[in-house]
This record gives sequence, structure tokens and C-alpha cells, in this order.
Amino acid sequence: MSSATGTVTIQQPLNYRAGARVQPADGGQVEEVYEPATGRVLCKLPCSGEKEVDLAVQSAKAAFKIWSQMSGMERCRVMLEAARIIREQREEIATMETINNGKSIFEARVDIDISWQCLEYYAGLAGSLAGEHIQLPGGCFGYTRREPLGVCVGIGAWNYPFQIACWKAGPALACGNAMVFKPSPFTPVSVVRLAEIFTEAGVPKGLFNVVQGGAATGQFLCHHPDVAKISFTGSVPTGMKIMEMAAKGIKPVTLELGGKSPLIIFSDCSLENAVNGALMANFLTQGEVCCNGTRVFVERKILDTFTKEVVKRTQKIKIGDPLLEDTRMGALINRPHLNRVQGFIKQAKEQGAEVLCGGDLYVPDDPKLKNGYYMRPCVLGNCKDDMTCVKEEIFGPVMSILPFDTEEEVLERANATKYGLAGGVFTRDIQKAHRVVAALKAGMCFINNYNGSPVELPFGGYKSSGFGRENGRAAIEYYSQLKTVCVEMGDVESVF
Ligand SMILES: NC(=O)c1ccc[n+]([C@@H]2O[C@H](COP(=O)([O-])OP(=O)(O)OC[C@H]3O[C@@H](n4cnc5c(N)ncnc54)[C@H](O)[C@@H]3O)[C@@H](O)[C@H]2O)c1
Ligand SMILES: C[N+](C)(C)CCCC=O
Repeated sequence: MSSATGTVTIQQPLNYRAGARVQPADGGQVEEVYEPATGRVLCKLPCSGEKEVDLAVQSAKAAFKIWSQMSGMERCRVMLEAARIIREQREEIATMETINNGKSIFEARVDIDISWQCLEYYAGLAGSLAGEHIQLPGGCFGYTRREPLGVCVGIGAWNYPFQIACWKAGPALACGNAMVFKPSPFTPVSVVRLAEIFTEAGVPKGLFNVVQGGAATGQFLCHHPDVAKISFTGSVPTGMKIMEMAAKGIKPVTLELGGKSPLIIFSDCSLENAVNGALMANFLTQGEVCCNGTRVFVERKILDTFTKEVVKRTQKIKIGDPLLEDTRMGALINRPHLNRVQGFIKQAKEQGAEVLCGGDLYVPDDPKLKNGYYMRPCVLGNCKDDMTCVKEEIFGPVMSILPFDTEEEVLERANATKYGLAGGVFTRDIQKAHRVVAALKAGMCFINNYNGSPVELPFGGYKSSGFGRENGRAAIEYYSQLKTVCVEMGDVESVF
């Protein structure tokens, strides 16, 4: 694949089943896949139908029989090899991700690093997954076995296509499961590469399969009777549908959903760190990040200084061709989403917010980028808690600044949302920092930084942002089940 923006077309099939790329066995609907940087069509994507979904699930079932019988150490070695291949092919995978998603190559490389680190981390855990031995009266005892679930379905969003697949496949495979993964139809390209890498690394053919498509394909997966678990990353409305479908089959679910997270900046912070933190909390991946701290609460004493500095730094963000080394903001995922983000900014103005910078469309000088989906990152001032831009997840580069006066007040306002994915605080007062994060009703909290994601730390939401956890030891709970064995060492005393 040539790697310059505007030159790539994808020819190979994007489904993956039984260890090979395949065209779907059925379907019908075809989606156009775009290169956000140029607006060009990268490929036409045939969406998989019920038959293809079944073939992928059967392929996973067959591989599960082999993989689940291997020892943790054997699985560890294969997963480490997959991590090594990803590391080796980091540049090629990051380039694909940039071309299909629109994020800067600088960021895509970080995503790929987080991806192989995730596989390494769970490879490390695979060998030590174990139950307990429990002594009982009379020499009897019991023990628990941590067993895999079976065929797990992963359904992903378009903002971190490769990374989301690794965050699900890592713990799933380490526990001995097989997986059928469906990426977003907007970003179908890179996950198939992950499937190939698993095969190259030595997993049984069919252990990790990819089916492509949108809602209909996802529904076939969720309803499939041989699917044991669904792990979903996406919006709250789709998450609700997934949970309903899972309920019908009594299938456990992990839901990684949206957010509208608070970032609280106290006047005793390091201003430079707080400004850097606010930029990291809002503008990675063109603001299309679930855990972004888009409600930036600033203690009134430093509101003007903070706002001036944030605006100055936001205006300097280099927008443009995402494959260029110095680009820090690429293109949004597609035209409808760009229009939606623009709509939020228009509504914010109508409701009284002040656009302090950006928010308008950006047309790069390079003619090949003129149909790309670019906008200038936006900072909104004069925001109020009841404005739509402060209440709803925009999923674009839009920061809302909100002044506050007291800790008690800001905590109440920060928690007054249906979401609970993340939150952050900047202060030099260590007691205040811990007090504040303890009071935040959010699953992922940051003190004096924002949006780092070491794979060792569990990640997931409270309230409508979902449940279950990815990353860290915690994820093992969500991809395994506990069997208890009760052992009698004496005779059976019957009461009958
Ligand atoms: N919490 C997290 O870890 C996390 C990470 C990334 C994105 N997100 C959230 O994802 C959203 C953006 O992603 P999106 O626009 O792709 O979300 P989405 O809900 O529209 O789609 C997510 C996935 O679900 C599939 N899908 C849609 N309808 C379905 C149905 N009825 N049955 C089965 N599958 C279906 C889509 O094809 C896609 O693969 C944002 O809300 C963002 O916050 C959350
Ligand atoms: C890697 N980040 C920046 C923490 C994003 C995690 C996935 C959320 O959309």
C-alpha cells in the first residue's frame, strides 16, 4: 500500500474468517468507506449478512476448542509474538489508521503502541490466571477454576479502531476465548490486519475473525445463540440496544459508552500543566474521544489568565494533512459528523456561548485536501451548565469553559450529568486532589494530567457511560467465569 494521502485504494477483502481474508458469503448492502483527509472513497464495503456471521461464529467455535485447552503459558507465547509483530509493523498499521480515521500519524503511532502493550500485558497475565483452593471441614476442600466464556463478540467504534480491537482481544484471548469482531463500517481497514497478525503469530485458525457491516450485522452477532459474551464500544443509544439483545440470550455485556466529563482546575494549580492538560483533555483525535474532559471548570480567580492561555495555545494547533509529521489535528471522521459538530457550535452561540476561537471549517492550502473534513478547534466561553454544548457529548474539538467559586459547588455541578466515564482535577493541594476525585462519580479519574491510558489501569464508566472494565487485571473478570468444585473426602451422610 502506497502511503501518501490521497493515493490509497483498498482492494483486498476486509472480512476475515478461518485464518484468511474472505468476501462475505451473503449480505447485500454496500457502504462507501472514506479517507477523511481528502473525502475520497477508499473502498466499497460489503456488509455481512446472517450467513456470514454464522460462518464466522462457527469458525471461532472450532478454534475455541483448541485455544481453550492450551495452557496460559502457551497462549502467552503466541500473544507476545503478536505484540512483537505489531511493534515491527507499527508504521504501516499507524499509516492505515491515519488514512482511514483521519487522525494525525503522530497520534496513530501512540495508538498502535498502546495496542501492542495491551497484548503484552495480557500475555503476561495469561500464565498466572488461576482459581483458589479452599479448605473445608473433615479434610474436604473446594477449589475454583477460572474458565473462558467461549465465543466473545467485540463491536467497536470508529475513533480508535485498532486499539479498541486490542483492548477487547487482549483479555479475551488471554482467558482462552475466541472472538468475532465487528469494527465500525467507517473504519473497517486496520482490524483485518490485526486478524492476520494473530494468525501469523500462531493462534488456531478462526480464533479471531472479522465481520464487516453496520447495525444489521451487529444485530446478527448479538442474537447468535453460540455467542457467549458481547463487548461493545460506542454510543449510549446503541449500548442500550446491545443490552436489550444481550438480555434476550442472558449474555454478559461490557459497555464502553460515551461521556461528557468534567475537568476541574483550581487556582492553586500549575497553570502551565493545567493548560496542557485541558488541551490533552479536548483535542486528541479531533476531539473524538469518549473520555474527553469537555466541561472545563475553572476557579474564577484564574479564569481570565487560564482562558487567554488556552485560546492562544488552541489557535496554534497545526491542522492539515494527517500523514505529515508536524500535523497535530487531522480530519473528522466524515461529512455528516463534521456537520453535526458545526451544528452544536451554532446552537451554543444561539444559547449565549461565546466562540473564543475556532469552530469554523478549515480548508487546507493543499488542493488534494480541499474536500476533507477539517475544522478549527474551538473554545467556548460564557458557558452555562444548561446549554446543549455543556450537556451533550459533541465528539468533536469543542471545549466549554465554565467558571466556579467553591469546591462543593463545582463537585455538585461536575456530577450533574447522566454520564460518568471520566473526570480530572488540577491542583497542587494533594489532599484536595484526592478528596475531589473520590467525590467524582466517574470511572476513570486523572490528577494533574488527562487522557493517558496505561494498559495496567482499568478503564470504564459509571452511570450511563457503561459498565465492565477494559485494561488492567479487572478486565479478566469480564472475559472469564468462575467454576467452583466441591470435593468430598469422606463418606456421604444422607439425611434420607
Ligand atoms: N467508553 C469507551 O471506551 C468509548 C471508546 C470509544 C468511543 N466511545 C463512544 O462511541 C461513540 C462514537 O462511536 P460510534 O459513532 O461508532 O458509535 P455507535 O454506537 O454509532 O456505533 C458503535 C458500533 O456499534 C455498531 N452498531 C450500531 N448500531 C448497532 C446495533 N443496533 N446493533 C449492533 N451494533 C450496532 C456500529 O456499526 C459500530 O460498530 C461515542 O459516543 C463515544 O463516546 C466510547
Ligand atoms: C486512549 N485514550 C485517549 C484514553 C482514549 C481511549 C478510548 C476512548 O475513546
